[in-house]
Amino acid sequence: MVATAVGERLGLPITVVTSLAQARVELAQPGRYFLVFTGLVLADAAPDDILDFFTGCGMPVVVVSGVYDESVRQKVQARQIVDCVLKNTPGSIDYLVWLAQRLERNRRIGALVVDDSPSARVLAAGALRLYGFQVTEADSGAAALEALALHPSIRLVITDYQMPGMDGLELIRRLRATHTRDRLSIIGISGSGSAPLVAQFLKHGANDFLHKPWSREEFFCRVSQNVDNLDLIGTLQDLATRDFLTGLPNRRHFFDRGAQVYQAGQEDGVAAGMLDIDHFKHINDTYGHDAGDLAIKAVANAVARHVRTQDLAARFGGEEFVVLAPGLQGEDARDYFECLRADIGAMPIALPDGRSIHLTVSIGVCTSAAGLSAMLAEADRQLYVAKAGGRNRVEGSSMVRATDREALMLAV
Ligand SMILES: Nc1nc2c(ncn2[C@@H]2O[C@H](COP(=O)(O)OP(=O)(O)OP(=O)(O)O)[C@@H](O)[C@H]2O)c(=O)[nH]1
Repeated sequence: MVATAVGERLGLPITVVTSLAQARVELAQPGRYFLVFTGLVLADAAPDDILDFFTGCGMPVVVVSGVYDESVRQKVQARQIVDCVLKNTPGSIDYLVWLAQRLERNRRIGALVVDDSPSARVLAAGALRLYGFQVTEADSGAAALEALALHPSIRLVITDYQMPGMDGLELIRRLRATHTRDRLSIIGISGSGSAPLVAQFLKHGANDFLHKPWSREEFFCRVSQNVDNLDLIGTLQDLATRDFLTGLPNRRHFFDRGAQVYQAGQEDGVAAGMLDIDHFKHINDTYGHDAGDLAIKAVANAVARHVRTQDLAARFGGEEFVVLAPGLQGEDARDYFECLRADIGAMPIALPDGRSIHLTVSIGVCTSAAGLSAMLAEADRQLYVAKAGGRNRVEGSSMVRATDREALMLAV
């Protein structure tokens, strides 16, 4: 049941073994597994041997047991085990699915532990490693700020209060100046735990607080809840800013970010391209709406592959896309969009029934206008010219190289 639920709901490949001997064979393949769920009853090993073997494999271990009495509790507490889940209790399968997902995602999350006490730091860092995080340690506020600048994957900070040089509150205040709550979760930690200190932590921008000494269970719950919230915010942001069909930024996101990209390109020029699939209604009418959706996705993928990191691309609506490319003007802009047009025209789009279709796009380009709206309006007008001129072409205004313009002026 566990294998089916985790496999189906998370799409993770799972291997089921029924003896420690089989587990040994499987785990001999380095890097193949990231998580172990184990029972305590196997034909060829006693519970202690099972736990000792798996906890020595360097990956998170979750015990799924039919019994959770005092003797089991002591065995689990004495070892580096993420959790012990009672089988056959309501919600245990859902909890295991959540746990597997959380531990899988943790592998891509950086966590930073800030504490001047080496023993406290090692304890918290060890617990975070047990839950699969990529852990960085810092022994002062200054070292923490450096670590954050160096490792953009850090999304969780656990900080002590009393530290020489910069205390935990000051560190949080500085962190919040650059890292908002939707990007970074901060948990304060202190032995004092007085009500005013907890409030101070929260007011300075901490998301949560842990009293020292903490229990591993509470530590894991609070850490998980905080990273779950970050994931949730990320999902909501994606829903609000990404186009559902193609995963490209949507029109709203384009206008949110577009002004910034336009400004960034003011010195070296900026090109706006409006791209529209040719005779798209015909594709829908001939092959069906689902094939039309596949075609839109294929064009979106081609656009995503073509753009550079500094560019901004979006699905503008229906079968229309927009690309804002800073630093491009004249012939460079023409080459850039011409190459995109040619790529799309040469790209076969495989349909589920085995057929393959080709399509073309028309692109209108503007490389000079006062303001983003004016650029888009001109690119749109050029798109109309491209359609009227026979489609499958790039039309643009101001797409002459700066050097060519100079030559022209000299001749005049
Ligand atoms: N499958 C699918 N079709 C869509 C989607 N959005 C818009 N359309 C269809 O896209 C078609 C757009 O057709 P038109 O604007 O008439 O233009 P066209 O056929 O592409 O022809 P030209 O632009 O003149 O080359 C319409 O039939 C819309 O219903 C979508 O998300 N999926």
